[in-house]
Amino acid sequence: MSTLRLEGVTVRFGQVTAVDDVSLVVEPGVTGLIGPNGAGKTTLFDVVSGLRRPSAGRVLLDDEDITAKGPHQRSRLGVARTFQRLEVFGSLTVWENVVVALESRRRSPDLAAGLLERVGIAEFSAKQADTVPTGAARLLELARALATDPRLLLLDEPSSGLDRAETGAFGALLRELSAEGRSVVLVEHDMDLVMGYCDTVHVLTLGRLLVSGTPAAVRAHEGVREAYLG
Ligand SMILES: Nc1ncnc2c1ncn2[C@@H]1O[C@H](COP(=O)(O)OP(=O)(O)OP(=O)(O)O)[C@@H](O)[C@H]1O
Repeated sequence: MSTLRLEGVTVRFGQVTAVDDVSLVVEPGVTGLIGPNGAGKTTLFDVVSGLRRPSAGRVLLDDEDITAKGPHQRSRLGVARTFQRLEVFGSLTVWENVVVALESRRRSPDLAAGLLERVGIAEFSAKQADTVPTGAARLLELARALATDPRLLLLDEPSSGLDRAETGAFGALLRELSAEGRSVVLVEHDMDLVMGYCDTVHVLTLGRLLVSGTPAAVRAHEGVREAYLG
């Protein structure tokens, strides 16, 4: 069981405050991070994964202060992430992409087939990664993240490129990962996915945390509607 805690996290880019004094807790389960464009969601992921140091505030994983740790150290502590922009190795096959991720953790390549099966892209195993549909490439990123057996999994717009049936299967997979005790956080614009599968939702607007709660509580919050209408 792993808990992420952000305390007063602020990120400034010159005059712009992209993340403004955000404090929140992520427990095991599926957590949604939503908000209009430019709300600071990706920047917050950068802070959690260690790609960006906050201008102020702390990041704690299971009460350990990891604010000063880099991405590789956090990865070893069980933090994995997928990106909005696809990050797979295009010239390798789908299977090889997962094997590389497994080997980076000294885990057996024999696990690759099961991971591809799990995310639903076994049929593409032998295909070169840059030839598969976008949805499959996103699921490959997820398989690569799962290859590290993460405690905390950060997914940046994972459902883009997935059709309706694939999105349903993806939601079910999120629930499974949560049942294994992992903490899954997704930045996602597909509100059906967020409202249908998350335990908790945090809403950011202009870098600030507007509201946190269950999908029903967040949906009922009048500020959320306002923020979305801009
Ligand atoms: N490297 C940077 N330099 C300067 N400003 C930045 C940088 N990265 C982000 N910003 C600004 O910080 C704010 C938050 O951006 P961020 O990408 O985190 O938002 P987001 O919620 O992920 O948006 P989207 O949904 O469009 O991806 C925006 O105003 C953005 O222009």
